[in-house]
Amino acid sequence: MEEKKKLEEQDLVRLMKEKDHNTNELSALKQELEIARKTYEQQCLQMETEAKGPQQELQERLKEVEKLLTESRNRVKELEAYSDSKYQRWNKSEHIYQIFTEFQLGALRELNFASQSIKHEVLKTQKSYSEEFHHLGIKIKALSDASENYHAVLAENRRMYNELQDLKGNIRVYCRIRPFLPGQKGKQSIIEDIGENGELVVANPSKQGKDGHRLFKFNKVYSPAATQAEVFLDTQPLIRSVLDGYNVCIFAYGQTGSGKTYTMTGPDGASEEEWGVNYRALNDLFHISETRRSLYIVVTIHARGTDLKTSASLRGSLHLVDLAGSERVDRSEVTGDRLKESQHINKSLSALGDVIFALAQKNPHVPYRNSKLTQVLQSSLGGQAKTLMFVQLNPDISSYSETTSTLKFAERVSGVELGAARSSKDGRDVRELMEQVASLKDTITKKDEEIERLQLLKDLKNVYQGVNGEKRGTSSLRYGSSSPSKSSLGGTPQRSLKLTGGKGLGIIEKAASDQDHCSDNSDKHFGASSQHSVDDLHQKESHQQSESVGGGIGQNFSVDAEILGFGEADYEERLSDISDSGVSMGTDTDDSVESNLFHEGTKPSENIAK
Ligand SMILES: Nc1ncnc2c1ncn2[C@@H]1O[C@H](COP(=O)(O)OP(=O)(O)OP(=O)(O)O)[C@@H](O)[C@H]1O
Repeated sequence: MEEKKKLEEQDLVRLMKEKDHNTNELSALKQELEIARKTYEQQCLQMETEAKGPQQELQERLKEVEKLLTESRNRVKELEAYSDSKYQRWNKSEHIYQIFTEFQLGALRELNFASQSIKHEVLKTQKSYSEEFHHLGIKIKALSDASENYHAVLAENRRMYNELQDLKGNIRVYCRIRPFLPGQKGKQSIIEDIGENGELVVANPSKQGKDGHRLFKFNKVYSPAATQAEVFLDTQPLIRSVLDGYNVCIFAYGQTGSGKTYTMTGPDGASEEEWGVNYRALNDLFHISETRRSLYIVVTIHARGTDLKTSASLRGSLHLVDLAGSERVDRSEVTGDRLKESQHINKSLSALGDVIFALAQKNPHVPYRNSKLTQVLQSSLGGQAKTLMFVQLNPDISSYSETTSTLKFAERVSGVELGAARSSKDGRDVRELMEQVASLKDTITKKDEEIERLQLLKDLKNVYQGVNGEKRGTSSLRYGSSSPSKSSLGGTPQRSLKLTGGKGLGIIEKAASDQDHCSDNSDKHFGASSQHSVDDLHQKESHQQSESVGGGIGQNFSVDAEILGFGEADYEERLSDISDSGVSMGTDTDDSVESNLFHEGTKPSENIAK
């Protein structure tokens, strides 16, 4: 028992020891656990702390991803909507295209059908056209036959008109009364009556009763209301007869300011309606619609042509002259330069009268040489020419005496019989002979020009070798025995314009301006080296114009035209060269319009240019 007890006690002690040991172990384990727990807690804390940053980042990223996701969803929705609408549009378009294509196909079918029917129609029309053309051909043939007849009648009319004019034979006088100018309202007119057949009654303001009127009769009298076109209408046939080989001279006469330039040229800056005879004549002969606006005293047109049927050669010339005013010298207020001008004018006008009366009396000597004017007009004043004088009147009562003396002069001119005008129509042989003569004359002229040049050089040499400062033109310039030629004009600016054509009639032959042998009297009265004085033509700027073309039915025509003009410098130079000198005119003065550029005994200051 004891032993058992002892054993039990020993067990107890062992167990106690074990218990202590276990308790120690437990507390050690507890401590270890506590340490482990603490370490774990620390680790957890540390890990928590460490995990906080990435977690925040992760949350932000999460938010971003969520946002992106939302956006993507929206985009997907949008795309789905877009694709839906596109799909619907496609469907619509497809539908429309289908309709359109069907429509086009329908139209194409219709077009095909129409084209077929048009083809059919065209074939039908072609057939009917060719039938109509055939009928037209027949009709045109008939028309062309009729037109040939018409041309024949026209030519016959022209011939008869020319014959009528030939039979009349005298100088035609057309009287034109200019209207009162603006600012002259209420002025008293001396024109009392204008008859239908060229009668004109002028009232004398200082006389009463029967003596208070005077009757004049001319070929035509134009009232102040007459238009330029009306005046030209009566002049046109005369101008056209140049193309039938006539020499025609048209000039205006009348006191200063009576409308000479207006009738011959037109007013300054004239519209086509206001064109005077010059422009209308050029326009009529050349079919030109624009004419240079310039002031000419003498416009000369030389026409040469060949009648295609008869081979006859035709030569005609047209002089259109705008004279200076016919002021009377004995007017008390006329003095100084004006007096000199008036004297020149009177001289040329009285020379014109002398020529006309010499012609009327069939005087063997016709004094063409006495004035520049009559020299220029020589070819157109002889028995073979047609002459028209426009008598210009100022209706103002203050011009009464000037008007009546103008009318008296015109009346005398009007009564002059020049004999029948003749066309320069030659047969072929005569033409050939004339051409030979012309070429011989050319040769002589060239020789004469050479002599002139040499003479001129000699004279100039004498002048310059003479006293220093002496006036250049005091030497005697003597031109040779030929007609004044272009070369004798020295530095005169010259333009030559040549148009070709005609009324559809083919070739044009060169017209020589010096082959216009118009007057029988020219050779007789223009003696070699004889001297003459020049007149009033220098009073206006001097130009000559002639241009080519023209032509009548069945004629080849060449109209030769030259424009010769003087600028101020040339003018003065020439005047000083020629002043105090004698100018010898040649034997062939018929055509040389250049001759109107020779001025004698005139100083530039005396030129009262228009
Ligand atoms: N029929 C007319 N109708 C209208 N105005 C005219 C007519 N005739 C002349 N005149 C005018 O009268 C004025 C004088 O005319 P123009 O210059 O033609 O006279 P002129 O006789 O040539 O003179 P001059 O001898 O001085 O050269 C101009 O203003 C012109 O426009």
